[in-house]
Amino acid sequence: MIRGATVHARLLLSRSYASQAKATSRWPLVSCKPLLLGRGRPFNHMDTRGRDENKVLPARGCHTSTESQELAKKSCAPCNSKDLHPMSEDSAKKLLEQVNGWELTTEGGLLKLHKEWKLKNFVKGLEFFQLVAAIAEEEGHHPDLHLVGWNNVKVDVWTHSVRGLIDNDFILAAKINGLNLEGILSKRASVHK
Ligand SMILES: C[C@H](O)[C@H](O)[C@H]1CNC2=NC(N)=NC(=O)C2=N1
Repeated sequence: MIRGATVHARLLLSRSYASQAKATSRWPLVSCKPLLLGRGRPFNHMDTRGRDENKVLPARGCHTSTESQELAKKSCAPCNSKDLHPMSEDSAKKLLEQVNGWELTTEGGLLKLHKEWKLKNFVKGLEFFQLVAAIAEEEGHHPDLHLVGWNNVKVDVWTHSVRGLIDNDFILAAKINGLNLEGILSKRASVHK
């Protein structure tokens, strides 16, 4: 009997994630207020002390929520086409302003989008992964997910087939930004200075 209940619970859980993934198309306004991430520094803080020199922060402020909403409404195109090439760093920096809280990183000359969240606990981290997975499966475009120090989530988004960034990556980042993380984020992470 328990087994049946477990399966049933899993089914409900997956349905709720899928419905939330669909819900991201009804986009909550993206706030441009500085969001504290992890160590309590606002994400768009221009303080570069101690920052990894491979990380590019978005310019101060960000695009209006309209551009972010438009980006999140788009769908990812299949990325296995031969004539797809990674975008330049300048193009990436322009699009970066439409994805609140994400930053550009380079690893071995390979451009990626990177964002971190501090969550309530380990299980909320797995819930977050489920929410992101629903979007990724819907879009056929997948992020690299890291859950470290039990409640710190780091997400890297890049296109493996072209070894760099294309529009898909910014669409995925905008959709992830649209997730309702109410009850998942650590209290400290959501405190505004
Ligand atoms: C055929 C299908 O488009 C590919 O396997 C997809 C799957 N998801 C993907 N996700 C990412 N981030 N990069 C890829 O190159 C990629 N390829």
